[in-house]
Amino acid sequence: MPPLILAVNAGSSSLKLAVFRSDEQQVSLLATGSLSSVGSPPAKFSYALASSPDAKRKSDAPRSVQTHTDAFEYFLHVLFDDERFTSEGHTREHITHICHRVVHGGRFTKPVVIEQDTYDRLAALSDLAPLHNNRALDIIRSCHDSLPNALSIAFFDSAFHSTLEPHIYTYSISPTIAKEKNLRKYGFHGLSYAFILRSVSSYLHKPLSEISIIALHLGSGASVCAIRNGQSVNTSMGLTPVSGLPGGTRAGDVDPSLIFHYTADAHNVGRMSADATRELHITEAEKILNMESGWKALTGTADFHEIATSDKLSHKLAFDILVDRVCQFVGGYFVQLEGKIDALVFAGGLGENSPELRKAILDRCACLGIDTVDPKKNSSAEEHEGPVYEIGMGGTRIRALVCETNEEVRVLFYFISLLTLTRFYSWKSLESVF
Ligand SMILES: Nc1ncnc2c1ncn2[C@@H]1O[C@H](COP(=O)(O)OP(=O)(O)O)[C@@H](O)[C@H]1O
Ligand SMILES: CC(=O)OP(=O)(O)O
Ligand SMILES: [Mg+2]
Repeated sequence: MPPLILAVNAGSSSLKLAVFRSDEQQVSLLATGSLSSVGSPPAKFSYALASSPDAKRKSDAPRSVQTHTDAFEYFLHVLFDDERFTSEGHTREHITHICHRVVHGGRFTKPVVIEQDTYDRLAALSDLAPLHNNRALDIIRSCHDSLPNALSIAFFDSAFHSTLEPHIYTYSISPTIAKEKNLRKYGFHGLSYAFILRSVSSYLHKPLSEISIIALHLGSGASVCAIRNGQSVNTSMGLTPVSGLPGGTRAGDVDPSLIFHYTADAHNVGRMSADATRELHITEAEKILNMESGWKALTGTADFHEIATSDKLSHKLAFDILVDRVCQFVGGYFVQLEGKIDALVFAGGLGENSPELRKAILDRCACLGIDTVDPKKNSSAEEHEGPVYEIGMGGTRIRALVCETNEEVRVLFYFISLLTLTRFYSWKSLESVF
């Protein structure tokens, strides 16, 4: 029986999973699963077998699924309880490799196999991605306990931005303290940007090393990336994923002093939050900026579809704030890239699903010579092969594109190339699993 490879993407509020089978000459997708609203039960569960994509199952997960680790165990339970899957002879023991998206890699710029020392080094970084790293590490620990034969490998979001230059990643603070505490811009969503880059390169029939784009990963965590000739040259997230654009529950950029004025008792912001546990080290200030802000704080809902389509003043304000902040980054990065870009690319839950948001951003960016929106293409994507499609009128050099990003597939592709098996597994064979 061929081995199974699992790709695990622990986002701030979601867990996305993909199961692949590695045959001799190619890799094939067997199943996908996703749980959203993890942490506010019931999590929304969606699950499909590649052999019957039309029979996609959507349901509420049991209320006992409260954490990312619960969500991971629940997915495995559903998968190995599914006769359509097990009747092909698959068992848990066939899982040989588990590829984990880990948001903050600190100084790691290449994937690492998880052993005790790498685990400890990643655990030490957890405070720098308070909504992410510990959740991924908890899942890694659970894999170690319940799938002891499988090797866990960490792939880092931050690694894609290892090409940033010093004047981009350095904060204007004491260099001694910055060095001692590794205080610098890292940037995240790198696995998504690597997927977007590769997909746009294939769509435009242009070598990856000649692709220059501004990419927008707009999900419940949202960021912008300037890519010049296939390399990240700037990105909006920083030391942690809270900076840059606002997110579902994240503040994005604020005056750094704001936090001291936010609470009546300024001394309290630095103490540990009541939610802090052995796993989740989070101060009151981080909790406010990461979990009690963003468009949910402005409107009462994290559902951006509701925000984008409502007439309520609070919803309109949250929408306009996001458009404004995105356009500020697009303008800045356009100058940094000297206007030499192939496309503005939308991705992530909002970027892929909100025509209202895409139109508002493209309307504002028309002055840069970026393609204007084609209302028909923007509101209902035409049948398209592969993950990229056009939403512009086609009147200018700089295209307006959407990319259905997939961090799980990116991680898998990276894994295969790591094993230097690329000569066996062509990129073509992966395109079938998009
Ligand atoms: N049709 C839609 N219109 C606008 N926003 C949407 C739509 N569908 C999903 N979203 C938003 O996408 C976000 C989730 O995006 P996703 O990239 O999956 O997030 P993450 O990986 O950060 O958890 C949610 O905030 C949700 O409201
Ligand atoms: C880095 C980050 O914010 O990730 P996500 O959007 O998946 O929460
Ligand atoms: Mg995500």
